[in-house]
Amino acid sequence: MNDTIYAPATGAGRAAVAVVRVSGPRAALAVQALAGDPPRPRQAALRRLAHGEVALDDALVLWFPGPASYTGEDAAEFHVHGGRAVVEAVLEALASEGLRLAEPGEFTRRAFENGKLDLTQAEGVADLIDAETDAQRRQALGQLGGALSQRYDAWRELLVQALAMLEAAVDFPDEELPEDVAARARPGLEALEAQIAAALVDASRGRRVRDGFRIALVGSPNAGKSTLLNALAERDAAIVTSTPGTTRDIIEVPLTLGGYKTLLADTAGLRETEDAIEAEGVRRARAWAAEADLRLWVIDAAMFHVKQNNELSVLRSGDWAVVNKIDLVDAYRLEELREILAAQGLKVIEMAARKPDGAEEARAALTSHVVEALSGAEFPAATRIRHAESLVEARTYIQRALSDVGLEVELAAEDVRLATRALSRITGRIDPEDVLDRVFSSFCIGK
Ligand SMILES: Nc1nc2c(c(=O)[nH]1)N(C=O)[C@@H](CNc1ccc(C(=O)N[C@@H](CCC(=O)O)C(=O)O)cc1)CN2
Ligand SMILES: Nc1nc2c(ncn2[C@@H]2O[C@H](COP(=O)(O)OP(=O)(O)OP(=O)(O)O)[C@@H](O)[C@H]2O)c(=O)[nH]1
Ligand SMILES: [Mg+2]
Repeated sequence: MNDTIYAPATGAGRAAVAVVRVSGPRAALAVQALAGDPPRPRQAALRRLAHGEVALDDALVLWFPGPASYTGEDAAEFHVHGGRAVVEAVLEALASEGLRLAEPGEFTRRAFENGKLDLTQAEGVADLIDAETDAQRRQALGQLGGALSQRYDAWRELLVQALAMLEAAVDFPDEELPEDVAARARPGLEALEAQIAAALVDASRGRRVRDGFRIALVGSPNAGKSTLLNALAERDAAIVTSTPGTTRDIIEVPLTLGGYKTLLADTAGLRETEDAIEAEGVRRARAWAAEADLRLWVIDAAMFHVKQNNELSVLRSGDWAVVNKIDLVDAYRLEELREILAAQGLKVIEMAARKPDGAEEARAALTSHVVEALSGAEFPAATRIRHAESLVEARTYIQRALSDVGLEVELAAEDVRLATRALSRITGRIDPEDVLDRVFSSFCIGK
């Protein structure tokens, strides 16, 4: 923790400017060695960078004396020209001054260790760096701003109050009937249990905003799934032929719909088959569909017959039927299909995916669906499995405490302590190394 680290903070592609950051006790010496006296704190100064006799670049230099820096330590930044050779030369000069290349996430880890951020805020930093859609950006920024921290800290406070009442009941059994004192902890615990339950419902939404809403295209071979995928993706991502059984591998295409990240998957047509490769494709299709948030059952309007059990077994209530190739059938046939499918409780969309703009109605319907599923009380929502796991644990202990309150006050108090620890783990107030390693190792170098 006490050595001084450096790393490029900007990406590797061609860019006008690259930022190299430094943090640790030798940061001032590093600035001195490359750029002379440190500039006024937090003000950019144009300096000639040199190492020994060798000129490196004309660069902007920033000096952040600790603790008022991102990491809380003495820190500095060199904003150099973006050429690879420039960045390499500056990194080499820093190494020869005895600094060490940072591990992924090490700057933010130091910010966490120095109390600048809690763990959910650090995760917000990582998510902001990975944000591809507006919704991901908003969610990550809220988290960086402490939306989750505040919520979990408030809950923790409720538990501490409940614990105080339970401990009073244990310690001063003569004051009143201890059961009466203990019973005062009950309403707070009940309210908290309800709030955690609601947050768990919300958690899956937060995760889908972060990781993407998953949409599976399923159906018989040759129904037009790959054609629909290509139309929505606006490129030839999947092979389309008139041979049934063309698609075998899952083809995942990221799509942004209404500002939300979605993952659209084309899958092998579902049928019984002797072909081992195709059978594996069908197995993967079913597995992906089972995990998806929505399944679109693509149907060839000309070929459909009622008993397509292979496909029906994959569907869930709320899924959609996409009647494709409507250019091949007449209005009577369409009306018949509409009735059959609606009777199955499926939302019906009709299209000719191969025609220009044939998938636009589907795109519009999907957009509304995703926006409705993922928007709403946008924040706060737990955004990672890690959060949900700790929430489940906390709720279990609170439920157990509630059932013990009237009987065994000491056991109830212990459960409330355990619930407090489960919540503290989310913000990193208690920090087993393995949790921290897991969170920070997913960062990029320089963050
Ligand atoms: N050049 C540059 N741009 C950047 C960052 C950076 O480190 N360097 N950031 C890095 O992620 C983000 C900005 N976040 C930052 C957060 C805190 C501090 C900081 O120095 N905090 C001190 C002083 C605050 C103040 O001046 O009022 C502190 O909290 O004590 C700097 C950047 C995005 N842009
Ligand atoms: N007439 C007509 N043909 C279409 C339409 N959409 C797709 N097709 C044709 O149907 C055939 C099969 O299309 P694909 O998209 O490969 O079907 P698939 O469902 O992916 O098939 P598998 O990968 O075998 O499961 C191709 O010849 C397409 O050109 C449509 O709207 N109208
Ligand atoms: Mg296909």
